[in-house]
Amino acid sequence: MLPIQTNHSEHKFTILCIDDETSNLKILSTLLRGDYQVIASKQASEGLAKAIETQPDLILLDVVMPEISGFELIVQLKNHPNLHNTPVIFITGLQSPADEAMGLKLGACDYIHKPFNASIVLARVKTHLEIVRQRRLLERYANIDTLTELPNRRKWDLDTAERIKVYKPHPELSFVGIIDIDHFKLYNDRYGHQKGDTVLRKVSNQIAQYLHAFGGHLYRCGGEEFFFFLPTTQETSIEKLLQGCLQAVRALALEHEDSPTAPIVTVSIGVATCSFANAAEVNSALNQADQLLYQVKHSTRNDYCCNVQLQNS
Ligand SMILES: Nc1nc2c(ncn2[C@@H]2O[C@H](COP(=O)(O)OP(=O)(O)OP(=O)(O)O)[C@@H](O)[C@H]2O)c(=O)[nH]1
Repeated sequence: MLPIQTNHSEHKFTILCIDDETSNLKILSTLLRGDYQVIASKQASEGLAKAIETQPDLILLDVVMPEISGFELIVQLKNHPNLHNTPVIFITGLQSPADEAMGLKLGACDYIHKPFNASIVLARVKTHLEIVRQRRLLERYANIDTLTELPNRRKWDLDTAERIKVYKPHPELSFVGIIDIDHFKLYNDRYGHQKGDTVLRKVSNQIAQYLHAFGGHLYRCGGEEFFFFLPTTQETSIEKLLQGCLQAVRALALEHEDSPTAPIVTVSIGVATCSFANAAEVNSALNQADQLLYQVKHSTRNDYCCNVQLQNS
């Protein structure tokens, strides 16, 4: 590995250059380092390892290299779960239309001939990084609930799919749960929707922060309904943890004079164990959590119900 540039500015895009010619790497680095963080590699296999390790924003890739060609390497890059979206620009002496077509067919976003023109390289790099920026922005907005700024239902589905993908049998189970604000219609009716929105933000952010401390994640999945994922809790029992969650909401002391449950805003929680073995298992766990939430809603509210005791008995 040849570290050409050492500016670690957080806001700079990172570009990985893979080329077996040191002189090419030096020219590219000099060209790019004013605006970008540049990482360089002289070997394809080392370049792949660097790509996996550093997750660059863009890769400039030579084609003719000893060991592994750029055409072979791009296939590996595109098959890697964390790199398949990373744009790759071929920068090569291979000039034939057939080679160029092959490079683009294999997934490169662009193809630049050597000897290259510096302004054209800079312009094309800039264009592709702008596309990266816009794609990330779109992904962000597609996955976030704008009122609470929490991940939304779509993100829940994506994360669930990811958890299923990395599933490994584990003696300890994780948990999925549903949290619902009590008598929220009455809150809106009494205080108005704008104050209702504020309560949604405060309560959900309080819970999200609380769960985060235990490795959990909260998602807004409906009006005043939130899903959560909680990994196996080693230090604290699930009961204690859920009690703490209810208490965290009560500690906000948000007035709710019309609530038959308490003079403050409270929540109810249904929780079920879940191993994330497959989608059917997650759906079944969510259904259980929903039924358990229903039980709480039809008894005291401001409480939780979990299937752990049932499983242990
Ligand atoms: N302010 C505000 N209210 C919302 C939002 N989304 C849903 N709601 C309100 O949430 C309320 C949900 O009412 P219900 O489903 O009857 O539930 P609830 O009144 O909380 O009753 P329980 O769940 O049985 O305790 C409705 O009045 C919706 O209008 C939102 O984004 N902002």
